[in-house]
Amino acid sequence: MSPPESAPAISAEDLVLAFGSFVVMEDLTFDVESGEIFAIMGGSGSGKSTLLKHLFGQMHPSAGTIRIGGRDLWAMSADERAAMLREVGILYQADALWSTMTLAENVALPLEEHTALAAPDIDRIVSLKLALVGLRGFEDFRPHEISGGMRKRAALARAVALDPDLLFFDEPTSGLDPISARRLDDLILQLRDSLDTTVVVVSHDLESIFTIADRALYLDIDTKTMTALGPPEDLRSNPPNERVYQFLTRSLDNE
Ligand SMILES: Nc1ncnc2c1ncn2[C@@H]1O[C@H](COP(=O)(O)OP(=O)(O)OP(=O)(O)O)[C@@H](O)[C@H]1O
Repeated sequence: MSPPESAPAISAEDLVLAFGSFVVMEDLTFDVESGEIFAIMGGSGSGKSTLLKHLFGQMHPSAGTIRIGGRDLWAMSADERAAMLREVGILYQADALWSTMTLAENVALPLEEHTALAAPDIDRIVSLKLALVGLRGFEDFRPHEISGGMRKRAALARAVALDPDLLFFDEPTSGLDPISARRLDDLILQLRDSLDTTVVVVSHDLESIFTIADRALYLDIDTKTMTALGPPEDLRSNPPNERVYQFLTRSLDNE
């Protein structure tokens, strides 16, 4: 963990997320601390992916402020913002690997695009990153030649190619069998520890949330705002409202 005087990794203040006049969420205020794994939870359509896109600068909030490392994302120049966002790793729900390229070529892409490293150095980093996610020896395979779990791990190797300080995951375990999902969770924990990365993850996989998240935020689709924030175990043992209780215990309401 960073010293307490340092700025949070991400700071969101009075955020309003909207598509035109359609408000998805409002009054969102929270910090993501450096080095933590922070989960965004909520029912389908509550705005989890939309919030994530705001946190990595792909969408502009309708109101409010997002700071990364203390710097206001939308008060800086477009060039500064682009440079800052190059430091961020993103793993989408679909792994988004290029199907015509080998795993090594996929992982090399961000290094070729954003660094001036020579080819042998890139090859060395690619091998290291693939080994980090348990894919040593699969450098020359193409995405369709490996399993879904392995594709996710290859996409993760690409997301960490530039050693990002911040990693964003949208439903990383979706579509995976329980064992592959658990393996990916362990890998996320291991990467956070070895790379000292801050991780923000959107998930409705409760097992995964309880395994990896230090803290979780709950987006309530009915009130259009966050109604819970804290360690998942605390929220389950002491739920702040009925909806959060139902979500975390997978129980049905009696209405
Ligand atoms: N490009 C868009 N234009 C207009 N509305 C959108 C757009 N993208 C999402 N929405 C709407 O915003 C709301 C939040 O969507 P979002 O995908 O963020 O929810 P989610 O919590 O991630 O859902 P899920 O768990 O089903 O993936 C939904 O009502 C959705 O229909």
